[in-house]
Amino acid sequence: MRSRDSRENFVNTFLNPKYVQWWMTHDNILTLVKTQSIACQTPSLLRPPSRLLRRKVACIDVHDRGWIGTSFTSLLGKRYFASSRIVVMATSTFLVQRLASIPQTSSVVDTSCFKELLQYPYKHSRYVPYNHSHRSSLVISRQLSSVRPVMSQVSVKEKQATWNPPPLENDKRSLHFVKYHGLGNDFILVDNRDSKVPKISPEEAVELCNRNFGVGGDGVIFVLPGVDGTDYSMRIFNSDGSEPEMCGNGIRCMARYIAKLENAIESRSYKIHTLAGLIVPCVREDGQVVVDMGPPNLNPAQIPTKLPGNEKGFVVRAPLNVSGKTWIVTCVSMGNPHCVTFGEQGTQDLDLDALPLEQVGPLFEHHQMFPARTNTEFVQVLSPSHLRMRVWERGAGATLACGTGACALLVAAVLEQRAGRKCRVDLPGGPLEIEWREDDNHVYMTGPAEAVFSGTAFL
Ligand SMILES: N[C@@H](CCC[C@H](N)C(=O)O)C(=O)O
Repeated sequence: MRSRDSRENFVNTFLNPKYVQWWMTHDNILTLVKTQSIACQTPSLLRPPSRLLRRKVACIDVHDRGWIGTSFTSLLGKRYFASSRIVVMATSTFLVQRLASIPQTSSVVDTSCFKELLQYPYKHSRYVPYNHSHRSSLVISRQLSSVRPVMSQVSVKEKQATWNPPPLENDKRSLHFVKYHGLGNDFILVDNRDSKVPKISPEEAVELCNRNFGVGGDGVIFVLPGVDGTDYSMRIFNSDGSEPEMCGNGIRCMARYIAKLENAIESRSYKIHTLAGLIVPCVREDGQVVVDMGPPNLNPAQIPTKLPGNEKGFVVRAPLNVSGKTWIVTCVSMGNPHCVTFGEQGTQDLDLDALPLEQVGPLFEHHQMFPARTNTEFVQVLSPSHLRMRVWERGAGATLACGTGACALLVAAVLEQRAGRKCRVDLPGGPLEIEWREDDNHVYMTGPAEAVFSGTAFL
């Protein structure tokens, strides 16, 4: 139904006014206001007209009884909200906490400070008869008009909330996350689409990644808005708080997370901006993710390593002294630095099961030949198309899998003529398919990514 209130700030009211009303405010926030205390459990009644979809959606619970947590949760799961950004304005700290755990909620604004003004629709709605007339709608309309200054403040508030999320009762901030893993390489995924700056600091990421005192993870990944024509940007903090350029397992997890956020039902590829450049993951219908990881970089200064290049300028089969032992290494950047070794000088196959990874790994990571530290892959060749590896990651230690590492080791194996360009790589957490194509010089990685759980962390 159309409002006769012609003020610019409220363009429309319509839809079953017995229960809810949609309002389009002057600052383009589509607002759902529940005007009756009767719970409306039928999502179709709440559906806004299609021309208003893909807007930012705000929701005010005028009754403050938590109904958003039930009927609104099911509403948010509907396809017509696929690309909407949900901003929930909650009038109590309790609701702020509760709503932060709804996956589609991009931010929750604690509007308890506006409670007095929100009393207008609240007070009125208590007296709206079940089948209230058009006239009572207009009254609500006028009452809400008076809220206009508050509504414009809310958008300012919302921006602030990105930087200073509302305090909880114990003075802690809350962060909604979804936990994913790619072959046991696990990440805390944060929907950061409303800001170019990660929602948490590297120090907070360290706390979150702690497996005893936090959520637990090898890193925290932020889904940020795209830049330069890309769909999204990815940033990641390692579990030690350092920031790598790229993460292969992480980008598969991120692709599946985005597909979920977008409610994508078909196979979809995304252009992702990373600190290592453009990366293109494609989520297949079977859930596997194929990632175009781009070309490897073999330039020693850019990897970076101080080890000298060979006649072609590459660090291939180079001797590296690590605490008195000489390892033979090949260095490759997949956006992030990798040192790949098939064993010590003069030895045959590396016995991966006997490798004291916790002792040797840090010696490689902090070796003076690697000014930006390094990830290290220890590799066993099972056949020219089947490799096995254990990894010590920069900033995360021993992990169950490393996607960029699997790509780097295939490149190293080809350069050392130990394997063909397409291999299965077995990692402690499971296998990846890796191919280094001759035609475009790009490396392609295929593997799984799974959501494990979602939650709200108190920071
Ligand atoms: N596990 C990731 C790599 C994560 C970054 C790495 N620790 C670094 O600092 O470079 C992968 O799957 O690629």
